[in-house]
Amino acid sequence: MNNVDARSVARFVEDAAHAAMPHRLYTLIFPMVWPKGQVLLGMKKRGFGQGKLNGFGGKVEPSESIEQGAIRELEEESGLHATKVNKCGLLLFYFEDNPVAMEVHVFMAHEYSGEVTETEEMRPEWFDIDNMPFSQMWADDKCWWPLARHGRSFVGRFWFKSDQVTITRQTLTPVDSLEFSRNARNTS
Ligand SMILES: CNc1ncnc2c1ncn2[C@@H]1O[C@H](COP(=O)(O)OP(=O)(O)OP(=O)(O)O)[C@@H](O)[C@H]1O
Repeated sequence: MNNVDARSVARFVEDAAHAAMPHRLYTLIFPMVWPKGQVLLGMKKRGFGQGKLNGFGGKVEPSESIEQGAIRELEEESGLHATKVNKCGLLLFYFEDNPVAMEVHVFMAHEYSGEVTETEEMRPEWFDIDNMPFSQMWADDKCWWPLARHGRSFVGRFWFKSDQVTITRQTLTPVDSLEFSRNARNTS
């Protein structure tokens, strides 16, 4: 499957297997600097993913759209207010000991205001987009980052062991567009 259309993307996320499983909406957003080729990551200081470098993000609140959730989390965790964002990915994560799947919507922030600030949750640091610290990131990141870095959109699924490191199965597909209708909802 390659270059699938928006309707296929909608089917991907709403397919029977995924719909049958409780899942929770999350965001993941990466502030970028062009043409310098830098991305802001944050060292997670507490909670899920503690000790890992990652983009910014978290759970989508029932009262907000997914994009609003991404912008809010970026501001809360880094001090930056995004004024232009692009959705670039949709990732589904399954953990063997967790009955609730994670549905993560990935964004790039190309324009933003404010000052980068360390927060209680994240210690931000700029990295070169071609020299990413993958050994300190989630194991799936090195699979899809090359697509995101080149401005490609993608959908993927990753099945993790309970060690939160070992990927037992994965799918990753570049897509033309991620524009499809999807309401923010939390099911857990
Ligand atoms: C498994 N492979 C993964 N690869 C890349 N990124 C991953 C990830 N798994 C989770 N993530 C991201 O980690 C953040 C957790 O969010 P998390 O801190 O739990 O949410 P939130 O800030 O709402 O938490 P509080 O309840 O306030 O502590 C959120 O951006 C989510 O997209």
